[in-house]
Amino acid sequence: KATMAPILLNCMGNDHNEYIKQQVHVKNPNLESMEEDVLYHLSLSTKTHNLPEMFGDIKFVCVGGSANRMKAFSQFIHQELKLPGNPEEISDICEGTDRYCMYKVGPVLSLSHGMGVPSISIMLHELIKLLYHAQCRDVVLFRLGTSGGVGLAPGTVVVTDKAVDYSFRPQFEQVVLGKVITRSTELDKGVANELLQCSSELQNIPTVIGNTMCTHDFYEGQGRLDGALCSFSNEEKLDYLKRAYEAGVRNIEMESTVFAAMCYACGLKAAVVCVTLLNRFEGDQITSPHDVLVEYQQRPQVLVSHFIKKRLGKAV
Ligand SMILES: O=P(O)(O)O[C@H]1O[C@H](CO)[C@@H](O)[C@H]1O
Ligand SMILES: O=c1cc[nH]c(=O)[nH]1
Repeated sequence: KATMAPILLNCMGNDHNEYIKQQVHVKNPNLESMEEDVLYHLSLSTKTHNLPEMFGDIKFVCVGGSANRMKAFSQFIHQELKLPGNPEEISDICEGTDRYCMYKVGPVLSLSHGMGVPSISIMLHELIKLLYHAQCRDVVLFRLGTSGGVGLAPGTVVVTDKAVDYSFRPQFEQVVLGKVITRSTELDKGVANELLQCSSELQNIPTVIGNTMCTHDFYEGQGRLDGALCSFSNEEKLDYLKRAYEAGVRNIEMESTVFAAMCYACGLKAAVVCVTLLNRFEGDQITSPHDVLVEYQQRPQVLVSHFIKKRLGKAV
């Protein structure tokens, strides 16, 4: 039942505070009185599935835009953690819907979120409720993505310091009942620094910490000259990218601010780890060969897998 409270094994003093801190919080009193919570786009429900039994041991959640990438990541992490069973046989928990895909490999959950803020935000509402209903504790979330680089060599991994909007502000604006609500996009500095440390222990994963700009469009919204519409000059584009660079922006993608804002509001530690596919000062079209792009996309996966293995004491 949605209202079931976790059993407190140790309810004393600081231990209790620590316990509460590590829980997943939902900021919605209405959930308390609901008989059933249907996670419609994940094809799961509190009545039809035993969520604590299915998901209670999750410690790491990795999300990314593409369904194939997140399936490949689940198979990769299965091998990396040396878990029993055939990685080829990992099945999609959300196969009842074609909106998102979800794979569970030991303590790691891998989910796709589609492109853009509305798509990831629907997934995150249901994912965070899932973690809450499952009584998960100590969970870290990662977005493993691709992005356009701002003054970086293609293939560089950017671990986000601040997720910023089109005006380089570290905030996310959501329209609620016709009014704009602004939420903080703070990410976990400790996890970001741990990821940077992990990159120094790996070969061929050039990594920087920098700000990530989140836009609501891939073309005009990211200052591209090659969309079906273009309302500005090359000089105006370069001036915008220069101002972004000066504000600490090192890459541009389309989900980081809402991801950071929702995780922060619900007490979840989170990091955004995106590889750059091109340097936007040098062009707009993504022209690298397919195999090069596939290898670039694997870099955030290799980095986060190393982080997970270290946390689990499985890194060699
Ligand atoms: O590679 P993913 O995770 O989809 O992320 C980036 O790629 C998509 C655009 O091509 C946007 O969703 C952007 O955020
Ligand atoms: O330039 C890019 C590349 C990938 N994803 C984006 O959002 N922008």
